[in-house]
Amino acid sequence: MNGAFAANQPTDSFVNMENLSKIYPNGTVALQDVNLSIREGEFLCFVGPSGCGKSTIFKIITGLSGPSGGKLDIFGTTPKEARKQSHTSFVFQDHTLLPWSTVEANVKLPLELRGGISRKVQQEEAERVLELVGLKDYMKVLPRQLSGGMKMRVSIARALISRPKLLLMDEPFGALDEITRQTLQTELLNIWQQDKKMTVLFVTHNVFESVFLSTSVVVMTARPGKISAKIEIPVPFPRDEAYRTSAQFGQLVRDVSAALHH
Ligand SMILES: Nc1ncnc2c1ncn2[C@@H]1O[C@H](COP(=O)(O)OP(=O)(O)OP(=O)(O)O)[C@@H](O)[C@H]1O
Repeated sequence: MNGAFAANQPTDSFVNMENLSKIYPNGTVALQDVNLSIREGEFLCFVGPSGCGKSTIFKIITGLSGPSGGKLDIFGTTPKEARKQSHTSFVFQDHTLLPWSTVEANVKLPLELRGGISRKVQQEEAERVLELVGLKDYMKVLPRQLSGGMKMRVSIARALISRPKLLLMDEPFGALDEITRQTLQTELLNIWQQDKKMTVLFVTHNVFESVFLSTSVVVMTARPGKISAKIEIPVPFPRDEAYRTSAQFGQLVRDVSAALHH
């Protein structure tokens, strides 16, 4: 393992799920006995069939929904408190940008909503995150003038503006064409590499994507939703195009696929 990989090596255990369960009022057991310990700086991909509870886990982590049983500790506090302190941010498949607001205004929105942050700081932070996603020249543009990939970059910039400790991404690249998707995967890894402490939880239906991006792949099964395997991806960063076509990549894809169909 090289130095770059070591720099992003997880350090502390900072999200802990213990026997987490979720039963919806209609009786659906969405999660049963989910145990997962996530360390700071990890990049975890969640894969599993539709309905295995991936979104439910995300809702619980963000405090939007409470568990029916078990314990969830998120950097020493409750999910609701972590959200209040803007420690968690989301990116969804749908970019959810306000169509009538410029890129700049869309990106500043989380800081504006939080309140108490000067215009100067908002401006500096907007420039910082738009630079990170390569869109600094598009600040005054409206979302409709952007391609799908660019809209997703804006959505990522908006999530990063609050400097989250935990970034939750629910199939963010699912609607993009393959070339754009691969470009954004590489860009996302570069951004993550720059912030050694940011932990990323990323839902995808794409096994290739999970093996390219993550430090570990969490494989889930449905009815009831459970974690069936956690597969480490022991490949150094930065990961380049040669990795995508390597024998090691192919083997890891086969390992994850086998766990998925087990
Ligand atoms: N509010 C709800 N009330 C009742 N059942 C629900 C509710 N939300 C989700 N479910 C059920 O809980 C299970 C897990 O759903 P969840 O959306 O977490 O799965 P998922 O893995 O994210 O699915 P997908 O990959 O299709 O997005 C499913 O069977 C779903 O139908």
